[in-house]
Amino acid sequence: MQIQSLTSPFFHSKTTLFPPKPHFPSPNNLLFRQRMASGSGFGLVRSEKVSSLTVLDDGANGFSTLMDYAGKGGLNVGDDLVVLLYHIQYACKRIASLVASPFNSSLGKQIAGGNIGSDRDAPKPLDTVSNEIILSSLQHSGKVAVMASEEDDSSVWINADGPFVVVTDPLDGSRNIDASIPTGTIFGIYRRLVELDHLPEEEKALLNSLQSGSRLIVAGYVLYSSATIFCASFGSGTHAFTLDHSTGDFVLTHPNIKIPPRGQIYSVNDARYFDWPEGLRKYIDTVRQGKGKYPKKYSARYICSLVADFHRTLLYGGVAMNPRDHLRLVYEANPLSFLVEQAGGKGSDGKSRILSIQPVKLHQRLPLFLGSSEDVEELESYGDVQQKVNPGYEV
Ligand SMILES: O=P(O)(O)OC[C@H]1O[C@](O)(COP(=O)(O)O)[C@@H](O)[C@@H]1O
Repeated sequence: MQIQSLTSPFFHSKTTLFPPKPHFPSPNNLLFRQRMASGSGFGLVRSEKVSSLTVLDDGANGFSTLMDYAGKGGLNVGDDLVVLLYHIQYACKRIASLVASPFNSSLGKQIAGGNIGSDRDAPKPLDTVSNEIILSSLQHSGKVAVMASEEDDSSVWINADGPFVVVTDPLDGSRNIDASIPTGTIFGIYRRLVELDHLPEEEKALLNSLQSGSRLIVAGYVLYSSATIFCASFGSGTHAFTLDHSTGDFVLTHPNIKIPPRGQIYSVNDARYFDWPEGLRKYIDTVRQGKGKYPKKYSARYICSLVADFHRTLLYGGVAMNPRDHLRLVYEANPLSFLVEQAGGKGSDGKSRILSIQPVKLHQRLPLFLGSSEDVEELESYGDVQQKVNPGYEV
């Protein structure tokens, strides 16, 4: 397994971050599996001895880590996927370090020539750097055939033998960086479609990337906030791990997340109110007055950073939305819908289930509603909730 090194304009020499623990992955983590099966609440999950016959220590520190969870001591998702995950989480630790760096504004100037640009959709410098970090990690993993990134015009063909296809938004919400507001990486993993192997590279790269979200085998995001959280689903629940900066491990802190079936929070940029269709205005007006199916006044929360808004919604319930054609089906809507469904919630474009939509374009955009099942159903019942007016707002 390769250990990545960080080389950047602000590190004088090659600096290796977070060397892997020697006990990776753990073979003996029974308590971890029991807790996962029972869905026993939040909080740090610690391995311990539960009987004289069962030793549940996972090695050095007794906590279940992301790599334990994925590996033979946990879900045993297969060596190829474990290696790929290792490289993805490593890339995300590098990005976490970058977004928290005192030097990231000078890095921005260096790359952008001091001109951040007025086009809000133009890649920001740290998006570009994060994209490069992820691409390099996927290349080093040896397990990836194709990477499709929000930052690239087309999919990148990496390795004909790679069993997996990775789709990613390397750094969402990066316009918030200068104010230290949370950002995030989103990713999804599909199997390479071997039936396309005979096609020219460009064509098979594209078609592999346009798989429907229902074919995802793993989806996840990493939230860069007061804590760095790696949240993932392998198709059997949604689980979150918190970065322990002292060891470099992602430690299982939120096993088997269940989104409340009903929340009391809506999350939307409501400065767009006058561009919304009648149905959406009516829905928001109704729930904030406490006149919806749930007879309490809803609160509003909107960070304008998709991963952060989604993470809060997953934990507290309610609905996080962007009703205009802005967020991307392949890189954002599909992975987050997979995660919310695995937590018992729903992902919709206002009319249909996101995971059932067949992507036709790599950068396809759509309205997105994610959250508690009862809230999303109630919102959909208003019919007319997709914002068609999309003037390309300045901020
Ligand atoms: O301007 P709006 O409609 O509130 O959109 C905000 C959303 O756009 C994003 O910033 C993503 O947009 P970009 O892909 O252009 O960076 C999300 O993080 C956020 O949820």
